[in-house]
Amino acid sequence: MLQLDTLHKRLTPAHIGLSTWLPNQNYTTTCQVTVKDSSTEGKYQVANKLFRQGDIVLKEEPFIRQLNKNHCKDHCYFCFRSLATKSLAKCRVKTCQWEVIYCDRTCERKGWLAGHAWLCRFPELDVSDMQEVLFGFKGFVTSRCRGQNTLPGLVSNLESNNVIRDMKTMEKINKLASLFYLSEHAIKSLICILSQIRCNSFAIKQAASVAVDSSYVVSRESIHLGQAVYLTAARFNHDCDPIALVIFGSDGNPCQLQVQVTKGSIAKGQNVTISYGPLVTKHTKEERKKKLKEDYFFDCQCNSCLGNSEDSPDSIYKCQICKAGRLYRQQDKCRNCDQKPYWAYFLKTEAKIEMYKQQQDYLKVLQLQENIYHDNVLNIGETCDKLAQTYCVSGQMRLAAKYSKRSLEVTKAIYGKISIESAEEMMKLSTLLFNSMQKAEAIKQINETMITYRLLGLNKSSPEDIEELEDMKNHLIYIVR
Ligand SMILES: C[S@@+](CC[C@H](N)C(=O)[O-])C[C@H]1O[C@@H](n2cnc3c(N)ncnc32)[C@H](O)[C@@H]1O
Repeated sequence: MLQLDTLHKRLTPAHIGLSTWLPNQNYTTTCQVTVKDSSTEGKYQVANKLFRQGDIVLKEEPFIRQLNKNHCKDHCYFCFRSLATKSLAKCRVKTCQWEVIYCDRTCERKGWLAGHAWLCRFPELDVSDMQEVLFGFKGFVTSRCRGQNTLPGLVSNLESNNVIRDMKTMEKINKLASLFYLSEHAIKSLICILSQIRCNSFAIKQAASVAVDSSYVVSRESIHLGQAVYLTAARFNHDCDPIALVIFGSDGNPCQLQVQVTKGSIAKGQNVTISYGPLVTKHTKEERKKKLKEDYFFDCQCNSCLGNSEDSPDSIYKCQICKAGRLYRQQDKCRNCDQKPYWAYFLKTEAKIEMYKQQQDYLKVLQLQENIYHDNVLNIGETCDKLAQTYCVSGQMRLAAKYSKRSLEVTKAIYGKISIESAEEMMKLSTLLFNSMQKAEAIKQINETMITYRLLGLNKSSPEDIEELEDMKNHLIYIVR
């Protein structure tokens, strides 16, 4: 029987439209959600049973994926794992000039079938500005292999999406179409797939430690490894105040997507929502609406956007008369005491805050912010984080820990206790408490950090952090008196 790999060698690019060989694959390992339909928000996912905080409702592998060009030299082109310590495999075609490497032959074979077989002969396409169109092309090949013309069942919002009006993208599509002799029909499919990708793809990110200021102060940053489309996860609708969180890299697999419940409990049949980026705790209603319209082409219908904005992050100002009322910028009256706020004072104070920020006098910045803002707002959290970093660099670990603790409180209030952001702040605080030798408090914080890491699956994606936490804990228990 002819093997698929050898068949590819005999085919010309024009045969893509005919290829329907790959068997239907199951991409999910855990799937506890069911698709439902609504007239305003299209399809959405509901819970199959009762879920509690920390439960996993979905684990899924990508339908299509694309490693960012700037990571091609040090990450597997198929599975995105870092190649620093692994033996490598190259493309089966000895003369292949694409900048692609793999962990092993299995990943090479999967990468070959996922589109490299077609692209291998055209090294001129391996350039940064073709990334989006090449990703669409992989979507086209993968969909055709399953007898579909576009990514199966995903929305494209074609009317409001801007692929056709985007001349630069159309030029690249035409370049690809001429190399692969794509028919008019195939070009239409490709345009639709690019629109689907814009509405449905996830950015695959990985946390990484980056040195700042001095060799022992480390900041946590997230690296954007690439992009992927997941057929089941693409059906989760957005909510600016979501009940679940998307995590990558659990089980040591950077492309594995996991959806985890982060709030209270979800009843059977309840809509499971995630955030596409904008959050009620972090962005104003205007900012959220703008971002969702520009990036995902829809007007958000979530409760936070439809309802009253009293509790939104717009309302960060503290009424100077009753000290309890929450005000959004230029609000005419405080709803708590009915008095008219004196906005000139707030604006003058904000100008002073900017001046002290320029001078890097963060203690003054914090003092002024505490005058005009309520506790637990993002601005205050950021200043406390800066102060923690400044004291840490100058070796004043107790003070650094004090401000890091405050920054963690804000992060928990904004992003939730079980969130990547809180886990990162907890890691920082654990290290600072350890370095300032506050034994009991450090052990307590280390334990809390380890639990949060496990709940979020970060123990698998960042095992080095867990190792560091365990080392610190052992040191405190067995060595420090
Ligand atoms: C990733 S898809 C989610 C699944 C989609 N509802 C479907 O029918 O396949 C994103 C699209 O769903 C719709 N959508 C998601 N969240 C929404 C929300 N909060 N309000 C209105 N539409 C929403 C928008 O059309 C958006 O472009």
